[in-house]
Amino acid sequence: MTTVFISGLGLIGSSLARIIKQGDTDVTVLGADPNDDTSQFLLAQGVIDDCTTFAEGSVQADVIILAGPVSVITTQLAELATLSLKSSVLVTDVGSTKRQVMAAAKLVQDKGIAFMGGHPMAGSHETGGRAGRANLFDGAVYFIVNGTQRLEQRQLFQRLLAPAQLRWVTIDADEHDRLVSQISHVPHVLAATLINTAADELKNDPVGLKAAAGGFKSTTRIAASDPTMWTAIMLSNTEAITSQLDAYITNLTTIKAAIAAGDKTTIHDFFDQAQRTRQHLDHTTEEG
Ligand SMILES: NC(=O)C1=CN([C@@H]2O[C@H](COP(=O)(O)OP(=O)(O)OC[C@H]3O[C@@H](n4cnc5c(N)ncnc54)[C@H](O)[C@@H]3O)[C@@H](O)[C@H]2O)C=CC1
Ligand SMILES: O=C(O)C(=O)Cc1ccc(O)cc1
Repeated sequence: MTTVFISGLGLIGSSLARIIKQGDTDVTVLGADPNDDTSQFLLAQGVIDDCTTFAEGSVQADVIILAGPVSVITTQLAELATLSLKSSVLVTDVGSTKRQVMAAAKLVQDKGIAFMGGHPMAGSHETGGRAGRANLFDGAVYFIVNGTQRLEQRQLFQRLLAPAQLRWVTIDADEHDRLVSQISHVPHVLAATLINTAADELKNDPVGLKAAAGGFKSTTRIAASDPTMWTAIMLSNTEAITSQLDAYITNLTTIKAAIAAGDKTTIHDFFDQAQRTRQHLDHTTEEG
């Protein structure tokens, strides 16, 4: 019998619980979340076997999954270091950034507790435990940042999530944060900027944003995400995000100058390069 404790029963924590419950029936899933409505809903649905407190769930667990915002994960790692956990426990997290989390994990690792960083590369703009789904991560990349976990602990974790058929990718924390900044964090800033700028510019227009077609909606879908979660991400990956935003400012300045100058070749090349790269992305996604 394996006991898994999930702290944070939102979109990601509750989806992991649903996946684990789909697999091995010999697993007890305990959950804790300050939102009692979510916890009771998941209990009634059989997604978790019991609601508990952070300390109680942690001391009973063979696997602890920290699934709150990144700022909560780092605080909880400090708290775990003060508890009497099972000596064989694996502590892992799902946070969108890894450098700060791995640094905070040193506190538990120094106590001889195994920690392994994690990050599923799938999700949604939706939030909360009711929005979770067992198929949310199907076939997605799941980043692992090696900590002090033993091979059998990593294998146990991977077995628990086997129903999702994840693509496990081991990566260094610095490389992870630079990469996800480029493909997730900076795009998030841009999507929010698109919405905020367009809404501001159109505030006196009687039709305004309501006239937007699918392109605007699909480009900005993620701007509907939870601001608390994204604030924690921005504050924990500041260096990569700010330096990569500089490249966007440079590129926008270049294309702005080309449009202003009527430079047809530069404008065409700009869109041609984007079209070829984007078409290739769809192609590799379909194969992958
Ligand atoms: N939303 C997404 O698509 C993805 C999010 N992530 C990461 O997963 C983590 C969770 O994100 P979501 O599930 O989307 O957010 P969410 O907002 O749906 O869920 C977060 C949950 O944490 C709970 N929480 C807050 N403080 C807590 C505390 N002190 N103790 C226990 N629970 C607490 C909240 O009540 C909420 O239920 C974040 O670190 C995020 O960066 C990773 C991959 C994808
Ligand atoms: O909604 C989407 O398409 C996402 O890209 C969700 C997402 C949000 C945060 C992550 O760290 C990973 C994935």
